[in-house]
Amino acid sequence: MITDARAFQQEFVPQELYHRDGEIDALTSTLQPLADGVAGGDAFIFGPSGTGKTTLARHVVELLQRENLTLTSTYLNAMSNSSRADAFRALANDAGVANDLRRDGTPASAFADRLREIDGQVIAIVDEVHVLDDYRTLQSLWEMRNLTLLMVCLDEDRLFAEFDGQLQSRFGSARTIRLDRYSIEEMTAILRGRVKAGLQPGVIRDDTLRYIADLAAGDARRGIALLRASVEHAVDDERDEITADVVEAAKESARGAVRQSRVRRLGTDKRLLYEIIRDAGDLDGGTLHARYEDRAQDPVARGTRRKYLARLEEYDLIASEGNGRGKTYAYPHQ
Ligand SMILES: Nc1ncnc2c1ncn2[C@@H]1O[C@H](COP(=O)(O)OP(=O)(O)OP(=O)(O)O)[C@@H](O)[C@H]1O
Repeated sequence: MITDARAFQQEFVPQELYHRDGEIDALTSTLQPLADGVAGGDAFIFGPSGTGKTTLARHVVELLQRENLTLTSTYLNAMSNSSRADAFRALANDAGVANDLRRDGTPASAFADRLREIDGQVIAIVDEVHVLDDYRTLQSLWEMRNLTLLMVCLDEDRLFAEFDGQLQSRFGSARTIRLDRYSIEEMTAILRGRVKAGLQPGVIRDDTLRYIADLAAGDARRGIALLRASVEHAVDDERDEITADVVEAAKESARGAVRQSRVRRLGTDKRLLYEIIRDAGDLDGGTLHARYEDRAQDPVARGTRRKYLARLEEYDLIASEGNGRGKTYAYPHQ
């Protein structure tokens, strides 16, 4: 049944980015100066989960790198590294300019210096930018003359509401690309691409793909996870066709897989908060903070913790009820 299992991994780089031609053109033209060795305009990509923001960013950077040998690219996911020190370290490491620096004990400024000293232009993708502990990290990156920022985020209005006046004016004129959820037709095309790359012909009919596309509700991450779980179910049951009832049976494991892919990205403190809530099932805020302080090696401030908790909730990893001192947290059973 399967000809290439990689086609069902979220990390699989699709040969073609479906239905994003206009966005690819817009972003490429903003960043085009980089291909000629000059700084490009900073840009944002906004849109709900699974609309292809990260894939679009990486795709366009790859196109530019084909045109310019000296363009360095680097990637940061703030869900994994959100403090200023972690962000600089992750960016310098990903650019390949800090391999000789020790993780512990090296100041953030040393990693920042390495980024500044890169010869030629640098394009930095900062993913899930709203999760950064402190937006002054963006300010410092903006001040690096050799670095162009490509920032990825769920919600434009909320991000700008959180920026101070200086950042609002810095980034107010940055190019903004807004992605919408995929329609059923568009999602079916994305899934068809994966099927073509990974399955023998005739294993899944187009109406079943449309059914998956419908269930995915415009989120390609969900659609691909459901396709993959359906393939796994069919293989386990020794079926030679993936039918709607196989898809139906795969729904729950697909949801679990999406959740797991998000949990894998969590940095140390976010993961600790998540695990405390998951293990407890539900608990009040006071107990949560006490357990966190007990277990964290280097606890982050309460305000930062509250920000992390809000982000975990935004991605449906946890749920909460109430406000202030009466707030309780729960692990959502879906
Ligand atoms: N237009 C597309 N064509 C082909 N594959 C796509 C397309 N859009 C998204 N995908 C695939 O869907 C999955 C999710 O995409 P991606 O991670 O880029 O979404 P996102 O908007 O950044 O999501 P999140 O906000 O949840 O991180 C990836 O496996 C990606 O390859």
